[in-house]
Amino acid sequence: MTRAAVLGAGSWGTAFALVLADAGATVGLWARRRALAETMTTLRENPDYLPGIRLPAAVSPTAEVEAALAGTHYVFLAVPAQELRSHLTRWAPLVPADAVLVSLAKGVELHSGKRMSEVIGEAAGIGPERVAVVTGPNLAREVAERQPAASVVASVDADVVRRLQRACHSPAFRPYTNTDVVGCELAGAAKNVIALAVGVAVGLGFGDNTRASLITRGLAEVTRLGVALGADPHTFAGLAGLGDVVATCSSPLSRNRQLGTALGEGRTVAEARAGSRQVAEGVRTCAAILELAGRHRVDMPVAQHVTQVVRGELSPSELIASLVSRSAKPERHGW
Ligand SMILES: NC(=O)c1ccc[n+]([C@@H]2O[C@H](COP(=O)([O-])OP(=O)(O)OC[C@H]3O[C@@H](n4cnc5c(N)ncnc54)[C@H](O)[C@@H]3O)[C@@H](O)[C@H]2O)c1
Ligand SMILES: O=P(O)(O)OC[C@H](O)CO
Repeated sequence: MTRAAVLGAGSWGTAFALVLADAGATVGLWARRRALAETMTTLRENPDYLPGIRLPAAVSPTAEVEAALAGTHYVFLAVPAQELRSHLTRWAPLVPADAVLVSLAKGVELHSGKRMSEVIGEAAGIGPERVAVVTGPNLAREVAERQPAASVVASVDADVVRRLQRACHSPAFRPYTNTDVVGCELAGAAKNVIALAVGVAVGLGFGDNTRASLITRGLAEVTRLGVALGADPHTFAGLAGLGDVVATCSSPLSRNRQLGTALGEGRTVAEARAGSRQVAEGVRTCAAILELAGRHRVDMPVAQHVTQVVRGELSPSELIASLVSRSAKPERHGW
């Protein structure tokens, strides 16, 4: 019997706990707020993030991270990307010595430019063979409703990734293995930035031509960055890249697309975030990806323009106008 911990009881942490339970694991689901852990234990649902979705008996909510981690084979990290290092540094001494640590977060760490798997390795003091990521077209609500979905499980260690694939393969959730961790993580993080741009277009009233153009050019630039970092370009045409960009940019469920839409409609980031308990990772990851691109001398105009809009340096309408008025180029330049 696989025993797993999911650390972070937001939308995705809770939904992935269901995936693991449906795949036959027992799951300790850690919630940052004790009140939420207690409510989930009595109500058998997460009213703050996934109301109406019943928690299976195999999922045990707790506010005690020790209880969630005890005896686990896998530790799934479902806190926001920019909070991962601080939390995992505290949790590391409590993680079982042979557990595999799996990132469910989609982001690049600000200032360090590190991917989540790199942050995990540093914070937990473990090698890449004990680190994996799950990333793909996985809007939490639809996954929690057991709508069919595919995803990617990635690790440098092929055996680890096959075992992880088995641990999270449920009747409705179909994981594919990939050993290109760099490409999978960059794709998963960058799609949130592309979704902000598409949201801006939606908020400005632009239609599918504009959105499709932003998606395609956004994928082209993150592929350039990925290749510069040693990723397989094909990864960006797969579930972690194209698949997730299509899901995220098409769905009103996407927090990143929602926030971009609010910006396009004239609200500020603060106004768009007000009242929400949820995270739109692209808001902070855009600058992190731009810093990374600068270090590797990769041109990423979508990420650059999104970062300028988030910082209030460029208006949403200027984002579109500026991207369209860039100098003419071959479609495939730089990779
Ligand atoms: N929601 C989805 O559909 C989805 C799907 C796939 C991946 N993800 C990724 O999963 C990760 C977790 O996001 P989510 O969607 O589950 O969360 P969420 O947006 O639903 O809720 C925010 C979560 O972050 C926690 N949080 C807020 N501030 C915190 C802090 N300072 N320290 C620790 N925790 C804090 C909250 O307690 C809550 O658990 C993100 O990187 C996200 O991109 C989300
Ligand atoms: O709501 P978003 O924009 O964080 O996207 C959710 C998932 O990452 C979609 O795969």
